[in-house]
Amino acid sequence: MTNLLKGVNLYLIGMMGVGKTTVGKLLAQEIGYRFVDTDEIIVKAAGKSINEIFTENGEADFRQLESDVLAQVCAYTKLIVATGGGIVMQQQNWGYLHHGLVVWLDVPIQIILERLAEDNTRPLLQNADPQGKLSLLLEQRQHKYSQADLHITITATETPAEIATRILTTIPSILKKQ
Ligand SMILES: Nc1ncnc2c1ncn2[C@@H]1O[C@H](COP(=O)(O)OP(=O)(O)OP(=O)(O)O)[C@@H](O)[C@H]1O
Ligand SMILES: O=C(O)C1=C[C@@H](O)[C@@H](O)[C@H](O)C1
Ligand SMILES: [Mg+2]
Repeated sequence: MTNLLKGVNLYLIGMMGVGKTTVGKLLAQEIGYRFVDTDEIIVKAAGKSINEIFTENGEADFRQLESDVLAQVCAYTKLIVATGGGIVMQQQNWGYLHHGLVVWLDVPIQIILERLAEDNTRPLLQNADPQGKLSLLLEQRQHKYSQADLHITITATETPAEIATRILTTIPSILKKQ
C-alpha cells in the first residue's frame, strides 16, 4: 500500500463523531504513515480547547486557524490527516485537500448522536437540539463531503479496525481511476 500511495497524504473528512481521529490513527499504524489531526494542532497552537476558541474568539477565527493548519500540513508527505468536520466548507481548503486522497467517512446521524451523547467537547452540539443541529449541518455539508475521492458508508456495528481495513482495500481501485 505504501508503495502504491507513493507518499501521498490521506485526508479523512466527515461529520463530527464519524471516527476520523480514531480510524486515522489505525490507518497510520497500518501503513507506516504519521498521523496528524488538524483539531489537535489548533488546540496546541492556540493553547486552549476548541470550546474555548469558539466561545472566546468565535467560529470564524477557528475556521481561519483550521485553514492555516491545513496549508502547513500539506507541505508534508506520508501523512494520515484527520480533519475537523467543518473543514470542507471553505472552498480554499479543497485546493489543499486535493493534494492528497480525500476519504469521506459517512455515519448515520443517529449513531453519531449515541457516540457523542456524553461528550461535551464539540461546541456546535452544545445546544438544546443536537439532533436538529447535526441534521442541518449535514444538509449544508453533504454536497461538499461528496467531493471526496472515496465515500465510505459505515454501519452501526463496524469497528474502527474493520473500517481502516476497508479503506485500505478500496484505495487501489480509486488510484487506478486517477
Ligand atoms: N467505528 C466505531 N465504532 C464505535 N465507536 C466509534 C467508532 N469510531 C469512533 N468511535 C467513537 O466515537 C467517538 C468519536 O470518534 P472520533 O473522535 O474519532 O470522531 P471524529 O470524526 O474525529 O470527530 P471530530 O470531527 O469531532 O473530531 C469516540 O468516542 C470514538 O471512540
Ligand atoms: O463539525 C464541525 O464543525 C467541527 C468538528 C470538530 O472536528 C471540530 O473541528 C469542531 O468541533 C467543529
Ligand atoms: Mg477528530
